[in-house]
Amino acid sequence: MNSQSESSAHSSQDGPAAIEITSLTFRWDNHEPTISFPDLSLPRGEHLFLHGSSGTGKSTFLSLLAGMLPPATGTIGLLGTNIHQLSAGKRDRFRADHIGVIFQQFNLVPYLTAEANVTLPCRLSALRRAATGENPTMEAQRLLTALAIPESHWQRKVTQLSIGQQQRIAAARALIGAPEIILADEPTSALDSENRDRFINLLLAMAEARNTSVLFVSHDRALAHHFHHQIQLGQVPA
Ligand SMILES: Nc1ncnc2c1ncn2[C@@H]1O[C@H](COP(=O)(O)OP(=O)(O)OP(=O)(O)O)[C@@H](O)[C@H]1O
Repeated sequence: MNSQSESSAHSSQDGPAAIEITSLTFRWDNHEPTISFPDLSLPRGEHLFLHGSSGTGKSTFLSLLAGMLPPATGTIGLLGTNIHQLSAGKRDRFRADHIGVIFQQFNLVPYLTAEANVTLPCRLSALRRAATGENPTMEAQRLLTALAIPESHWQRKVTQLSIGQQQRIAAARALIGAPEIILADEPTSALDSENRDRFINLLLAMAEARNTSVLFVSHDRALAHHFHHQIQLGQVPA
């Protein structure tokens, strides 16, 4: 991490950074102020906590990183690739191959079972399917077990599961096929503090085992101690 972050000491690794941000700005439209984002460089396998009060641009930042919004200025490098120089099709492929996402509302497919939601990224990416040893179902079941989803729930539709269970399904879906980067947007906002801490510990331990970098966004600074690094987004634009 660079000097703009408040980071703890942690070994960095060779090779391109998981996430490299330079001079990044974004503007929703001509009536909205420009949002500026801090430069950062997150090494592979390390975990970053991004906090900031409501309206500072946390969700916008994640959408830029996921390649869903184009920057006004600056560059976003993911694993050494400038994602906004890719064609739309290649950017979609890059996202499917290398990024797991956990959104606030989880974005699970309501008519699919828990297990089918978890294996979905392997249907969209041959790379992630290959990373499961060509057996996404077995890997999904391993993840569901590790995340304490009882076997009796694996074939249930996700709408028949509790919010906490749905959240863990979303985490398993992000982790399957060991993507290099996980982007998580306030995925713990519906949980009490005990379950929240348990979920984050579990997510980070599983990410650690896969050398996956996690960028976790929240307004709740009390979660920062779980992560190698933390960074704060600035003021709400006037
Ligand atoms: N679709 C949009 N169109 C126009 N402006 C938007 C849009 N989405 C967000 N904004 C504006 O961009 C700024 C940043 O919003 P963003 O949702 O990224 O903040 P946030 O830090 O994630 O907020 P919260 O913690 O409340 O979710 C805000 O001023 C918001 O009003």
